[in-house]
Amino acid sequence: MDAYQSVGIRRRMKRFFRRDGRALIFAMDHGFEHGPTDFEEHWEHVDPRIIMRKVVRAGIDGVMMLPGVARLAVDELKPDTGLMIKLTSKTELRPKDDQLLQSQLGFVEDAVKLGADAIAATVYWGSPQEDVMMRQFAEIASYAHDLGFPVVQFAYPRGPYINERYGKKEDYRVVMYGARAAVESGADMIKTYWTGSKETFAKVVEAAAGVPVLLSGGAKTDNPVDFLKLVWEVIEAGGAGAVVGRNIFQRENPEPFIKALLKVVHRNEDPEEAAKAEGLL
Ligand SMILES: O=C(COP(=O)(O)O)[C@@H](O)[C@H](O)[C@H](O)COP(=O)(O)O
Repeated sequence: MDAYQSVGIRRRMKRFFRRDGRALIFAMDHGFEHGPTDFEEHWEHVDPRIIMRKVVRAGIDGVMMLPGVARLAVDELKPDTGLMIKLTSKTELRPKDDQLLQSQLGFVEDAVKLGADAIAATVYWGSPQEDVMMRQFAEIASYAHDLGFPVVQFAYPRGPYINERYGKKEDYRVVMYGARAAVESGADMIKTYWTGSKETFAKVVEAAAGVPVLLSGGAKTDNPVDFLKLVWEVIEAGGAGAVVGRNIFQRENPEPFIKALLKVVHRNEDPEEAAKAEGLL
């Protein structure tokens, strides 16, 4: 017989992943992590209730937020929208070198009180502060698992040594290393960078050995089809979907874009066809 916690973890994973094992998740931690200027292109989206209403209406599978934003916006979610609460972050107000550390800003209990379905924390692998984030992740994961909650690791290689050794943090060898480190440290889902090609991202997926790998969206592309193409490659590479922020909330009308993304993620639809069907082309 399974332990109660294992059942809880399996059930909660299903709140994000459909039967195809894929998910499209909306990210909104930018007001803290990048600052409110990220919302300037479409300022009404600085209010999490407004953008959350739109993404839920478009059919998003899950959302990711810090605890305080969740408190403002969870009433906009459907009962079956997966809620991922992230417990670590950093501001861009810190001195540059100190931005290589994500600090804990909330506790597993807070996520439980908010009705979370998964708990997330970042590790900047290779950072001079790696040890602090490893311990932070271990504490969060151990307690969350005890309570039956899946844990998501934002596994981001980052820091001067990464640049020196690999040239850039998106080199597939180091992204793959971060994903593997996430698996070995007990993550149930991984969110990481795009490596630049389907072939290299497939290596990251393989290194994760069955733990779902989600793309971390990145900066908004001017042409929406370019981002749809990128996500299509992630899916073709065996990725489990994407966690997307700016490509959604920096668009004036995010709903058709989300619908097109859902077609790519869940139906492997051709990006241009999906864009046409949603009136984006
Ligand atoms: O990981 C994050 C930021 O990463 P960053 O330090 O900007 O590389 C999260 O704050 C975002 O939620 C995540 O990047 C997804 O949002 P977008 O990148 O799609 O905007």
